[in-house]
Amino acid sequence: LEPITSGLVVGGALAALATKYGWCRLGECCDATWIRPDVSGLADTLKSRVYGQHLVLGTAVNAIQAHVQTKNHKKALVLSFHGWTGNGKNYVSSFIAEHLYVNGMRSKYVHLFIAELHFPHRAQIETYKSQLRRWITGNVTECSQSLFIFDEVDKMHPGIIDAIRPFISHYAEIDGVDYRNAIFIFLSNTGGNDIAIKTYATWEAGKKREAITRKEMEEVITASAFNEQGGLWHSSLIESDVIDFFLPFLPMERKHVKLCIKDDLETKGHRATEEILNRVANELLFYPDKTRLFSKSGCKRVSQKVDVVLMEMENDYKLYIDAI
Ligand SMILES: Nc1ncnc2c1ncn2[C@@H]1O[C@H](COP(=O)(O)OP(=O)(O)OP(=O)(O)O)[C@@H](O)[C@H]1O
Repeated sequence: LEPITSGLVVGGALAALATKYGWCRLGECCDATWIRPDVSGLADTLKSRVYGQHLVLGTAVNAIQAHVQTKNHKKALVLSFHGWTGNGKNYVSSFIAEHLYVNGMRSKYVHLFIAELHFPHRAQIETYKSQLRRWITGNVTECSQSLFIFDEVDKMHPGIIDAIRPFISHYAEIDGVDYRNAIFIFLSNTGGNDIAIKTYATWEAGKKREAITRKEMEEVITASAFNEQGGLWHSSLIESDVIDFFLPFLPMERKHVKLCIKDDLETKGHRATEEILNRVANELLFYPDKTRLFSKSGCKRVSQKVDVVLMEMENDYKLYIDAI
């Protein structure tokens, strides 16, 4: 009887607390205690922590602000992030989650799907589709302000998109559920190559990358979506006009990568000298061969390279001390 008795005692205590303070003080709820959009905080964070992505900063903040401040949405907000690896697509998504939900990416209202992890087998596509529909419906029923992030969508079977499409289209309700307060973010490498080509051409023409406009890049991305393998999912979404904003993540130059290295060093409690910044940057690969302007992996492998260089420096120092 003991566990039951103690369970009752704990349950009674919780109920008493809940009555006094409300259930939502005890655990995450779909209310203003736990969902607190902080758009100016998002703007500040993106400005100070995300390097080399002028087109992302403004668009992401304006789109989120318009969405959270508007009461009668016509549809769910749909953002599509494009660019090569390590240029900040997941990074920016997590800042968006952090500035909308008190629990950030850990919030039970934030759902991350990774194509190769959650939908790996082509043969099971029909099962994935019905699971995903049930998952989205169930979660939006529980909390209309849910955030769904789909990573590696270029590796996703186009059938998955058919499952998502009704939820992001212009329907007021589907079977009594209203999806228009939700946010969907798609992350992909689609267009990465053409974004890099355009950014490089701008540099070669002697213009600042900040001169590249959102409209120009949107044209680049949509053209790639129709031409690239794996862009099929995208072209079908573009044709049905459900994507609200395309956000291009430009390839990162050495100067941007050095800022990432500086952040990483400082987080680890080290001073970022020019020597160490260069030493870490030299560990990364840059392209094209002629100019080595862009980092091949953006800032993705920076943290591991910093660890290696710090270790090497420590060992060099020990050898030096031993020698004297
Ligand atoms: N523009 C950026 N400014 C500052 N740091 C960045 C930027 N881009 C990437 N980083 C750093 O690199 C890490 C990896 O980036 P991220 O996971 O966002 O890449 P991604 O674009 O999602 O790549 P992938 O296509 O491989 O998923 C981030 O956690 C962050 O520390």
